Amino acid sequence: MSAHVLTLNAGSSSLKFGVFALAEGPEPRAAGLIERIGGSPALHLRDAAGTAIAPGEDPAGATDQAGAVGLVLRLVARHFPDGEIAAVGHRVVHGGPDHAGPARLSDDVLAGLERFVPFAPLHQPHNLAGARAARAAFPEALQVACFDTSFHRNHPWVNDTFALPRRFYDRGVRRYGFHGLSYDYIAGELARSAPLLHSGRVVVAHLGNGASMCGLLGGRSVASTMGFSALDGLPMGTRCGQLDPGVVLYLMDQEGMTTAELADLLYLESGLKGLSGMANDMRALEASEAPAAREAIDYFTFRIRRELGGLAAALGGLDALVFCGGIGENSRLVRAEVCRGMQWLGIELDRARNEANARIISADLSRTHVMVIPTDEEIVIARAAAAMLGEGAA
Ligand SMILES: Nc1ncnc2c1ncn2[C@@H]1O[C@H](COP(=O)(O)OP(=O)(O)O)[C@@H](O)[C@H]1O
Ligand SMILES: CC(=O)OP(=O)(O)O
Ligand SMILES: [Mg+2]
Repeated sequence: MSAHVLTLNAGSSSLKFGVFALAEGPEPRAAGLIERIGGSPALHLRDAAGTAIAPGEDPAGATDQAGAVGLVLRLVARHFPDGEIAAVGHRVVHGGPDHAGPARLSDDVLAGLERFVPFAPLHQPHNLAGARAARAAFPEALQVACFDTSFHRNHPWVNDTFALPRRFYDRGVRRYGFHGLSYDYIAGELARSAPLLHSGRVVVAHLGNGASMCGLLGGRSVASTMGFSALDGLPMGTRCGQLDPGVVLYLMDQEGMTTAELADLLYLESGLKGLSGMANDMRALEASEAPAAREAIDYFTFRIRRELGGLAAALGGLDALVFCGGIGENSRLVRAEVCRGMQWLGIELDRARNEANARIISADLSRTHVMVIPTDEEIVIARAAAAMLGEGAA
């Protein structure tokens, strides 16, 4: 039996998972994705060389995150019968004000994280349910939580607070920021492959079904478009993004909407889906001829351009813009639209490089580098779990 780490990463529309061998530590053995959970789920499983593995499981049962976690646990048992799962690393979206790094998922820690379910209803319940299911399936394994919020914990105060009376900050009403595992990975990739850029002013646009942007100075997060919950900032697949709080008051007062109805509206019925009236999936919007689909993309890219200007101001300029996430890594249209008219920020896109999904998509003479870096939240989780196993063994 060789020791392995299993990683579970529940997003709002997907469950990503990875199996890593610990011996050369950690080395990917397999990567999987169940996507379109809640719609028509699809399962992809690849070995370390990127070759598709026939999973031999019908993903139709993965209609929700619980079904998807069950499917992953069956796949791991089938494809890695010789692999001992020594640790399971979980992406947990909300760590609140206290978790500035990964944590061992004890009963106490799990109970504490339940408090943040209302702050991240699309993710936190699934993250914690995944943790419970993995504990039952692998009772001997170390369970480790890796938080989206940890990477942002050192924001300067002006980017950490809202202009509410101070007592609310003390009660945890803060701008936390999310997608921190992804930003951590990108910062590490920049440090490895482009140290000069890493030491400078970088905006990372993580554009997936959930979407946010992060300003990095010397590889550390100083500002993010997401705040208290994963609702703020950019419009997303089904989430509204930045919204005047007066709209919420109006909907409660004048339209009599309840909290549950509002949560449904803002988390599940808005964003690209609400604007287009058809879909939250960028591929479907790009393929559509409907004017509303195009308008939804226009709103999405316009808000990214606005936030890019704002984050560049927070950083005092811009040396690089990095795209990642399902949309950022794949949508040539979105990247081209985001960079359109951004010459004032030193951005000159190279059309052919953008079409080719190249790693550097800016023109040679562009003052600001524009890059596409496929993100890898799983390896960040696997490394944290491996490090914690190592500490336990020491
Ligand atoms: N080839 C593609 N072109 C455009 N958009 C794509 C492409 N592949 C994936 N996407 C989009 O990426 C989004 C999902 O991103 P992902 O980061 O996997 O989501 P999650 O937030 O659930 O982790 C969807 O909107 C999907 O349409
Ligand atoms: C925080 C968040 O929005 O995550 P995801 O993009 O995986 O839905
Ligand atoms: Mg994601």
